[in-house]
Amino acid sequence: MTAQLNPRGDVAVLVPAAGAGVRLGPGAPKALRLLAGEPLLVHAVRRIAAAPSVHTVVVAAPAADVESVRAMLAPVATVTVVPGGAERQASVAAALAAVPAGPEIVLVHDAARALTPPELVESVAAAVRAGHDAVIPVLPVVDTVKEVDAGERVLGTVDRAALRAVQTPQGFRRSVLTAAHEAAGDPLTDDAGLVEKLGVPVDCVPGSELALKITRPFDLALAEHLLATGA
Ligand SMILES: Nc1ccn([C@@H]2O[C@H](COP(=O)(O)OP(=O)(O)OP(=O)(O)O)[C@@H](O)[C@H]2O)c(=O)n1
Ligand SMILES: C[C@](O)(CO)[C@H](O)COP(=O)(O)O
Repeated sequence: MTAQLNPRGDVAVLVPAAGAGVRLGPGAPKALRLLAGEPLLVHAVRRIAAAPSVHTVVVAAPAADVESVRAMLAPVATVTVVPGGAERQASVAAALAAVPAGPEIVLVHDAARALTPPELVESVAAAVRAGHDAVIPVLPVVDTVKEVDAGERVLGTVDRAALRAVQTPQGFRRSVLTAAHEAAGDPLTDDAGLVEKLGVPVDCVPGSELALKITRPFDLALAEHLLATGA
């Protein structure tokens, strides 16, 4: 059944889904690869659409797959699909340009984080609604971290107490994300990085283990296991 988005919601979610998935190995674009029989993108959009604040979803799909992605997502939720770009940043910019007037909170969420629970979408949106201009979900770094040189010789041990592993959805006041993309130079790996360059504070909320990014084959196997055990 097609999920109904909230016409009174205040949140637009941009879903960059145009990446190749090189680190996952040969195959279809990553967002279209199957997890428990369904594309990663379907899992991701289903969970986004289940978040009560969500008014609009815009997916940036691989340019060659825009029509098939539209057809694939039609039974899942009412979404807008646009062609993505060569870099994640360009895909996000293309999706941002397609957000209609209305939502003043914009979240950017990787299709590759396919098992992200709706509760995390809501908690990031709530933090923006509460007054933060930019909000990212984070987890503590659990391993000891070393800095090394080009020859893999250890230069030192980094104080991990001050480090965080960053996830999506990342949430922004719409005007802030728009200004960050207008000012963007060389591509960065996340949108909060663009906002940092504007000098706007970025705040953290607790992330979720379920929001892992499916990057390598091990991650896909882990996601299969998590789904099989109830995620
Ligand atoms: N040109 C791009 C590159 C990435 N993405 C999206 O950005 C998210 C995070 O990127 P990542 O997981 O690094 O995906 P890929 O770029 O596909 O991975 P790889 O570097 O292994 O090719 C993914 O949902 C991916 O589809 C995108 O929309 N457009
Ligand atoms: C946005 C992101 O998911 C935050 O962890 C990440 O930066 C995406 O891209 P990456 O190329 O895998 O770092």
